[in-house]
Amino acid sequence: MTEQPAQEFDVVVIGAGPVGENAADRASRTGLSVALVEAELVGGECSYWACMPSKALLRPGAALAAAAAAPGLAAQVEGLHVDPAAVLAWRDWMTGDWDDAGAADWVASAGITLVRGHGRLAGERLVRVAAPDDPSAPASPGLLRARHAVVVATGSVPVLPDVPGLALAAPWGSREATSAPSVPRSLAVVGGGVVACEMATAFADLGAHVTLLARGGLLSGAEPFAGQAVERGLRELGVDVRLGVGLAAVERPEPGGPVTLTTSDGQAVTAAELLVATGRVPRTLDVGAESVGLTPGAPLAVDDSMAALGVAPGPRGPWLYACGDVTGRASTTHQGKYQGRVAGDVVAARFGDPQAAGAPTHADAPPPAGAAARPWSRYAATADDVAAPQVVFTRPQVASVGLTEREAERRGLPVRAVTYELGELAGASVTGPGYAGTARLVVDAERRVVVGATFVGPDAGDLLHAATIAVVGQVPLDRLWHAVPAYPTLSEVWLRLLEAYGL
Ligand SMILES: Cc1cc2nc3c(=O)[nH]c(=O)nc-3n(C[C@H](O)[C@H](O)[C@H](O)COP(=O)(O)OP(=O)(O)OC[C@H]3O[C@@H](n4cnc5c(N)ncnc54)[C@H](O)[C@@H]3O)c2cc1C
Ligand SMILES: NC(=O)c1ccc[n+]([C@@H]2O[C@H](COP(=O)([O-])OP(=O)(O)OC[C@H]3O[C@@H](n4cnc5c(N)ncnc54)[C@H](O)[C@@H]3O)[C@@H](O)[C@H]2O)c1
Repeated sequence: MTEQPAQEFDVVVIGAGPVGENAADRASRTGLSVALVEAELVGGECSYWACMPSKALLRPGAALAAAAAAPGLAAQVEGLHVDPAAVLAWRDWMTGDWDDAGAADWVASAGITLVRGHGRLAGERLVRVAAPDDPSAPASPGLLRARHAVVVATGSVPVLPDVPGLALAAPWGSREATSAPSVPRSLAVVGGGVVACEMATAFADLGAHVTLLARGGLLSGAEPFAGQAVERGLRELGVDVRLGVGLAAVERPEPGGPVTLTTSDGQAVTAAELLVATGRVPRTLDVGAESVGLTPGAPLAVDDSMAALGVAPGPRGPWLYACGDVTGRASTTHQGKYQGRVAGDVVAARFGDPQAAGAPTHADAPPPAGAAARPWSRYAATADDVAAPQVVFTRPQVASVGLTEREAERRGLPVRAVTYELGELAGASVTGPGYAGTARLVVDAERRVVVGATFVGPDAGDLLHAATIAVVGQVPLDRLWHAVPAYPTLSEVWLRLLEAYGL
């Protein structure tokens, strides 16, 4: 006999990370009933093991460095270090001590039904929820049916390379690093990406002796000067940075004892703990992808309206949507939330009541079923491909949006890049002596619009949103000329870059 669904909702969202929360919220604003299924903590990786704790660990060291660079303060703060116990306590507070009661309250207040348990697709518009491990949790509702749509927002998981001895050596992933109860005396970090660079900075600030091993350079997806500046910054912090070095073997003879890494060039590195930060993959291994004809383990490919590709439509058009890390399109919280808003708005427009109280007001008509969403409309995540911003919270910060010069060339654009040293700005000199940083604009020389920008330097993240607006708005350089930066601020770099371009 066919199993009957225990409950029906208009929309079922699997995964209550920042992205799933946004998709659920947008969909529910047009009167649709929404279930949000969460296997662990409402708020997801970002709130408890990623963005928030990592930034809590990084901020005190950045503040101390800013004070040390300020005239009149340098002598006062010389020799000072961050207080590890206080920083870890601040981190605990930022994560709410890994308690999601506040986030769950928000879900309820938004009129969304929180369903605790592990969700798996079980065929068209069906989601089977397995009870959480927690014995105090209510019994699992079993099978949920979505009348209209299912949104998958299950995030990503870290990758552990296949290196002899590594899995048995109890390595840290980003979760263990960001939730560490104490600071190890020494930490080996494997990887040259965002997590490796940020966590090497944080643990060096906290007093660990850090060795970073990267098989290539640092932040290899960014403009080359970004990784080079971060490398210098890490070395100044005392991090032993070894580039072009792979991992050949790992050994931790005694549980809880030191771990020894053998590198590809035969060196031995011994540390109290080992953090492996070698990338993440979309979390689709255990979401029932096979029940709808998709491949477990592969990213959930979507079109710009966040509708899943390769899935047979339901009676009223596409029914399966995905957003956030699980799609492989972007791997930052803000870009995933943008996708979540698109998915939620598409579902709301297709199935909800546009007159409902709280329904979003905007001019875009939803695309007819079967037609692609118009680029830059509310129903297309157009910015993913051309204007995704990111700030890496290292010292110096690396802030970027859109295309690097290399990527723009690879796409065959008629590229012209201009570069300017931030330290030459009056706005930099007033922060104190020795401000160092670099900015680059990548311009489509035919259309005369900015297609990419990178800023590297202290507080460079604050320069980023103007660049994001320029790229998204495709603002012609001759019009950007009229966006006059205030004096003396770092934003004056915009004027200097335009002058360098020839304006
Ligand atoms: C160390 C670190 C630092 C970072 N710092 C930043 C930063 O500063 N800024 C930034 O923008 N990005 C940062 N990121 C990236 C950011 O964390 C992710 O892009 C973001 O969390 C993605 O959100 P998401 O909702 O797609 O996935 P997640 O946050 O991973 O949420 C997915 C949710 O789905 C749940 N789930 C998974 N499978 C199931 C299932 N089958 N059933 C029910 N529930 C399920 C999970 O328990 C989780 O709660 C960082 C990442 C790391 C690792
Ligand atoms: N501030 C932020 O926005 C922020 C902070 C942290 C993480 N994140 C996101 O989280 C995602 C994951 O970060 P990440 O640093 O783990 O991944 P990443 O893709 O940024 O970097 C992975 C690194 O590991 C290296 N690597 C891969 N396989 C390896 C192997 N077998 N041996 C040795 N090295 C290997 C790569 O060369 C690269 O240097 C990123 O895509 C990032 O967008 C964002």
